[in-house]
Amino acid sequence: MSDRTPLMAGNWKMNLNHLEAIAHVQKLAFALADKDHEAVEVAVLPPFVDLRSVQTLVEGDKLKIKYGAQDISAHDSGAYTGEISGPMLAKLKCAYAVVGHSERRQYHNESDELCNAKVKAAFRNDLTPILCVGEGLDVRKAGNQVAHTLAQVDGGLKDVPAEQAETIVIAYEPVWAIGTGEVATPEDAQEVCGAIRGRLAELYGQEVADKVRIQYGGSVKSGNVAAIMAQPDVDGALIGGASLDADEFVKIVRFRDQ
Ligand SMILES: O=C[C@H](O)COP(=O)(O)O
Repeated sequence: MSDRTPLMAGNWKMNLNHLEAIAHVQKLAFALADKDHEAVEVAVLPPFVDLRSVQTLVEGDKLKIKYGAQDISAHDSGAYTGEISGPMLAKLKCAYAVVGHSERRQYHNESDELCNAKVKAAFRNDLTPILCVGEGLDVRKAGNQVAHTLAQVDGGLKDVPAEQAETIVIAYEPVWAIGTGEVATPEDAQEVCGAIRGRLAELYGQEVADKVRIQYGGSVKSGNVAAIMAQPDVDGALIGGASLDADEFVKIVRFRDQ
């Protein structure tokens, strides 16, 4: 039994304006309040424009909900139109910054090299990166999911020291399971999450590897979360669509009750 605290993080993607965000977080807070969820860390990852509203609510009502951004610039300031920097996110007291989500890799051509720079930008600004990795359908069909995903882990962590690496969150998200309703089997999730922990042990030693939280993401719902969370190397979930429904998200947070 690991002593890693599970992290359930809701990635809202490009959904919910700031008014909807306020209503959603209030609903979440209300639903979470009737029972302690100390043993599970809960986070939301809203669009950038919602972050200030979410911060105000979380701080004002002392909610036990963390929040973070869906992306971060590799640069801390300067002429980078449209980018949002680590210092800006830190000022909003974000806890997390997602790096290398497959939708950014796919639609914005984000490379492992850029992801590595973003991981370093997050650490430089005291934000915890959630580094997303995972294979597409063609890679899965060819049986190369482990090698493909470990190469992304290597690339994202290049020159990241052990004292930072031990605090990172890695999200294994097989691209073919994202938003498709095609959930990977618990064994599929464990195969790759276990291999990721193995690679972390090779890179940094077992003690560091044992501290890193590895999430699974891809069509996680209340009905499948318990089986996925029962896997020894799965320490939480990165939830897309189901996180937009507060009641469903809370059921996922309470996976032990499912
Ligand atoms: O970041 C979340 C993942 O892309 C999973 O999304 P999904 O739960 O809608 O499949």
